Amino acid sequence: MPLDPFPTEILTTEEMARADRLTIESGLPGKELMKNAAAALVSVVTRMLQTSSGRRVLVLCGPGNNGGDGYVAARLLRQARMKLRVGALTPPSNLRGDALAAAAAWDGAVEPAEACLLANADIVIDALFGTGLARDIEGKAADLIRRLNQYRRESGVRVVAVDIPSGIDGSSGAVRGVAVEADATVTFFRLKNGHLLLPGRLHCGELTCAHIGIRSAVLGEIKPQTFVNAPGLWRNLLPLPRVDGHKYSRGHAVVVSGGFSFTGAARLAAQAALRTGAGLVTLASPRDAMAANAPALTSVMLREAEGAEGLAALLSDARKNVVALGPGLGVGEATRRLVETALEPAPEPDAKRAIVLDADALTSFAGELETLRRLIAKAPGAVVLTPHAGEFARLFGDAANDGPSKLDHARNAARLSGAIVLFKGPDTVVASPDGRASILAAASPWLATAGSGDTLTGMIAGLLAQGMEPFAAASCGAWMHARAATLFGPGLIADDIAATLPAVWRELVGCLEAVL
Ligand SMILES: NC(=O)C1=CN([C@@H]2O[C@H](COP(=O)(O)OP(=O)(O)OC[C@H]3O[C@@H](n4cnc5c(N)ncnc54)[C@H](OP(=O)(O)O)[C@@H]3O)[C@@H](O)[C@H]2O)[C@@H](O)CC1
Ligand SMILES: Nc1ncnc2c1ncn2[C@@H]1O[C@H](COP(=O)(O)OP(=O)(O)O)[C@@H](O)[C@H]1O
Ligand SMILES: [K+]
Repeated sequence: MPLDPFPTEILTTEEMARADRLTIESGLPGKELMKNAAAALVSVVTRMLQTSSGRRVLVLCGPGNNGGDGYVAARLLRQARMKLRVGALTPPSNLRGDALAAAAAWDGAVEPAEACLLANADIVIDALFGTGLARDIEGKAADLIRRLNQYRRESGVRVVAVDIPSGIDGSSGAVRGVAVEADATVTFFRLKNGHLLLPGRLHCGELTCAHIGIRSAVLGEIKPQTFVNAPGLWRNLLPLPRVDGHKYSRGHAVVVSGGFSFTGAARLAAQAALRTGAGLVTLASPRDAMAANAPALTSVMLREAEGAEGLAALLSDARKNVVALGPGLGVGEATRRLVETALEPAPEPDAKRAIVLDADALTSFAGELETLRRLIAKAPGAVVLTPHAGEFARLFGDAANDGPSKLDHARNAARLSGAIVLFKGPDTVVASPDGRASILAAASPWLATAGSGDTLTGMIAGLLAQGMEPFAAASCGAWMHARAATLFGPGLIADDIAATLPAVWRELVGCLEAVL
């Protein structure tokens, strides 16, 4: 899998419809787009059939242009000497526009889809509904999809979805009633939100994004604000050590340790900050935890910092340009005071300090979003919040729940808090108060292990320490974190993530050299 498997921008279904419209207005007819879409689908189907001896394809066509793609693909596949059957949800004569023309050009038999025998197919093409899905699927279409999913599970028949698995909402990733479970999905021009947001992503199987003749220039008018979180989004902003640099020019991150029995989380974060490239990392330790921290640290420095006053004293050195806190701190007043201190304006007016708040630093403000927002508003630099779903719910309650998707919720949270919000999970979303958002395209389930989030906190701190633009730093941190887990793979524990970062850097720097 290449590091940048997809174009950077992600569209809503409305934005995609606009891209179609602008393209058609500029002179490329819809039927050409449909032909190109079907050709892209056919090349994926043909490749899949090469690995089996079968040549039997069943195309299930719906009532709109998604169905139209299906009819064109049926014709192309038959020309390629596949054995074709077509099942239709709606009589072909009821279709409209390009889809009607596509159906009319299919001169083979058409069976009613609901009565279609699913057996005797090596591949089923799902061309029922695409980006025009407008409501929950019910009735005979829902029964057909349930039957298809069950048959796929039992028989192992492979299902290829045209544009998006039918039943997945392209803008939110939600299942609208019921949705096809596909082995592969071929989409067009740009990914839609629903390809990456859960549960949509789980329905897509292997995802391909094909060029169908829509020019990237249309994006200048559409101005998408959502992006695939992959190197293409932030590669140009990646901090690299300079030949004439020194450790202070790579920034100095401070990570705040918990008490005697809770020190591991902060050490994971501190180690990760160093591995991500911070020039120096200091672990700020309460007095009672010094004896636990000291023997466990080598390249990370250790300083005693008792409570909020101790932290304030440590941060009075303006070279310390990032502070990360939350992991292992405990929930309550003491942690709230630490957060207040971290968010206090820097001692020198020009000094900047970025802040990463995670775990207990967030939960300590449960139900007190307004208090945290006011602190963030006067902070000496960018603030990044990194909640998992539980922390997100505790901090934002219902306030951020407007809209159907995790993307909406993360965007609301960023706007409400004034911070960059990294909403964790397999479909990690990073949202900026300015409206930009990224969705992680390639997560690793091996990350579901204790302490992996603490490591991510440190990684973002490490990138911020080097002056990386904050939205890019949060996105890049999430990507590198997932990439390290993918490279390490089975058996991963949190300690392995930082240890695998050199391999991730090598891939990124290698691809930078290729770009330069
Ligand atoms: N435009 C272009 O240039 C290109 C488009 N392309 C292709 O077109 C697809 C988009 O086509 P589309 O807009 O026609 O929508 P599509 O997904 O086929 O469904 C709409 C139909 O479904 C119906 N319907 C909706 N929800 C329903 C439900 N729950 N239950 C039952 N019915 C429901 C709805 O009916 P209505 O809401 O009007 O009652 C309407 O009849 C896109 O995904 C891509 O594959 C490519 O060829 C490239 C060029
Ligand atoms: N199933 C999964 N697939 C991909 N990433 C996951 C999965 N489960 C968890 N993660 C990632 O692992 C990290 C866990 O963070 P968190 O829940 O804060 O753990 P901890 O508190 O133990 O450090 C997050 O970056 C999250 O996105
Ligand atoms: K489909």
